[in-house]
Amino acid sequence: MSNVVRAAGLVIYRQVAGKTEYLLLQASYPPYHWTPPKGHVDPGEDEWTAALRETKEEANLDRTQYTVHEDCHETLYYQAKRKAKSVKYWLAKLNNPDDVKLSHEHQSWKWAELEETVKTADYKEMEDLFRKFAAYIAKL
Ligand SMILES: Nc1ncnc2c1ncn2[C@H]1C[C@H](O)[C@@H](COP(=O)(O)OP(=O)(O)OP(=O)(O)O)O1
Ligand SMILES: [Mg+2]
Repeated sequence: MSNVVRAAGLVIYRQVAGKTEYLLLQASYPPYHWTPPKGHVDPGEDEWTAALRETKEEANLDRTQYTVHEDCHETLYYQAKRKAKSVKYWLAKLNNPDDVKLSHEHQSWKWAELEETVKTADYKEMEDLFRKFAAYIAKL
């Protein structure tokens, strides 16, 4: 489906004091929605490369700072700006609870446990994705 706008990102989580928290970034433009770090796949780029690049650009986290669960991934499909869009997310664990530095595309970030995460992210498919990834983490 070449008419689909493709994007990719990483659902980053950290474990602190027995709690699992997910990283959400808030867009600096309407509707000021919250998502994991992600963005458009560049021409000639694959989703994996885009997911890592966007995580660096948006959250200033590089490949040495997290461990990707390569077998845990999910693709969301939705309409964005009247175009069909796909977003492939992999699950990745932050190795150390480092500080996250924001890109100009975002105005805020937070670490939140599952229930707050799904309330904040606010889209049904996103909620399903987080619950699936949380179940994966629970079995590790
Ligand atoms: N899971 C979702 N389901 C439905 N709509 C969503 C979802 N996530 C975001 N949206 C909405 C919010 C915006 O109005 C629009 C585009 O948001 P989004 O896909 O996050 O792209 P974006 O252009 O803001 O950033 P990016 O460049 O990181 O892909 O779609
Ligand atoms: Mg983005």
